[in-house]
Amino acid sequence: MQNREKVAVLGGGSWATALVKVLSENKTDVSWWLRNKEDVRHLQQYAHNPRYLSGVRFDLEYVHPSNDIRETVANAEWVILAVPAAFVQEALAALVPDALKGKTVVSAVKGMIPGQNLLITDFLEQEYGVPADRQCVIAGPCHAEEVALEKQSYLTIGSHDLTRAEMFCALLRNRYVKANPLDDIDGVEYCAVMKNIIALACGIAHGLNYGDNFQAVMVSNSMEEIERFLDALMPHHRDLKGSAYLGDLLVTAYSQFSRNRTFGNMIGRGYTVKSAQFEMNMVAEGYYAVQSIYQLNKHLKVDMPITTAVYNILYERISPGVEIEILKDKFK
Ligand SMILES: NC(=O)c1ccc[n+]([C@@H]2O[C@H](COP(=O)([O-])OP(=O)(O)OC[C@H]3O[C@@H](n4cnc5c(N)ncnc54)[C@H](O)[C@@H]3O)[C@@H](O)[C@H]2O)c1
Ligand SMILES: O=P(O)(O)OC[C@H](O)CO
Repeated sequence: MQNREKVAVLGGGSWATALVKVLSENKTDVSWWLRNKEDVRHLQQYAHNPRYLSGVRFDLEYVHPSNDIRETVANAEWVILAVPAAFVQEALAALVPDALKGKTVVSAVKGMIPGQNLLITDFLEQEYGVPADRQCVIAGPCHAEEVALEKQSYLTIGSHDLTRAEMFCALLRNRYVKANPLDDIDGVEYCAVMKNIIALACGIAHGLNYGDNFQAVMVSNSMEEIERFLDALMPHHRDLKGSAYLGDLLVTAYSQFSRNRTFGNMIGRGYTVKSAQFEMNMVAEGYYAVQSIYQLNKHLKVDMPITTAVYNILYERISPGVEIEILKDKFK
C-alpha cells in the first residue's frame, strides 16, 4: 500500500470510468470522485459504475469511490480532471484555491470553459495556481468504450515538463494502452477542442444524407482550418499528421462511439439542440467549443468556414441544409 502511486480521478462519466480501470489494473491507488451519491454507493456495493461503461468491474482494494471532492483530492499526488468542460467550475467549486498545490494536475477534458473561452490548463493556472510545468493533458484518439473492451489504444500526454509526462505515461501503459509524451500541450489541447466541432459538422452532413465522399473532403479541409487557427494563435513546429491531432480528429469524425458526431447527426436530421441534448445521456463538447472558438476567432480573423457553419446552425438557428450548401461551394 505504501509504495502505490496515489491518483485522484474527478468525474463519473465514461472517460473517468475508463481511466480508473486502466490505473487501478496497474495497481495504482485511485480515489474517485463522482458527484452522484447513489453512484458512489452502487460502486462501493457492486464494484461497477451503474451509469457509464457498467460492464467494467473494479477491484475495490485499489479503487475508492467518494462523494467528497476535498477528501478525494487531499492525499493524491496526481489529480485527473475528467468532467465535461461546461461543468468543471461547478465540480471544483468546493475546493479551496490552494487545494491543488504541489500536485500534478492532468486534464482529460477536451473542451474549454464556456463564457471565459479558456483552455482547462489556463483555467487551472488562473483559478487554482497550478503552474504550467505541473500540468499535463491526456490527448489522442481514444474512446472510453474501446478502452473498456480492451481494444488497442494510443494516448499522448502533453506537458511542458516531458519528465512528468513520461511518469504519467508509465501509470497508463498496459497490454492494450500505449502512451507517449509530447511537449506541445497547448496545441494538442486546442486541437482536441476543435476536432469536436468538425465531428459535429460531419454528423450534421451525415444527417442531411451526404455521404463518405463529402465527409472525406470535409475532414481534409478541416485539417487546414485547424492548422490556420493554431498557426495564428501560437505558431509551433508541430506535425499535425500525428495521432494526437489528425488521429483524434479521425476517430471522432468516423466512430460509432462519437458523442459529437451523434449529436451533429441528430441536428442534421432535424432535432433541436435541446431535444438532441435530452436524448443523449452523454455530453457533446463540440456544442460549447464552437462558441468559444468562434468568439476567439473574432479577434484572430482566421478563415474558418466549418466552425462558422456549425456556429450558425447551433447558435443562430440557420438551417443545417443552408450552411452545408454554403460549405459545399467553399471546399476543394
Ligand atoms: N468518452 C470518451 O471516450 C472521452 C475520451 C477522451 C476525452 N473525453 C473527455 O472527457 C470529458 C468527460 O467526458 P465523458 O465522455 O466522460 O462524459 P460522458 O458524456 O460519458 O458523461 C457525461 C458526464 O457529464 C456529467 N454531467 C452531466 N451533467 C452534469 C452537470 N450538470 N454537472 C456536472 N456534471 C455533469 C455526468 O455526471 C458525466 O460524468 C469530456 O471533456 C470529453 O471530451 C472523453
Ligand atoms: O468522439 P467523441 O465525440 O465521443 O469524443 C471523445 C474523445 O474525444 C475521443 O478521443
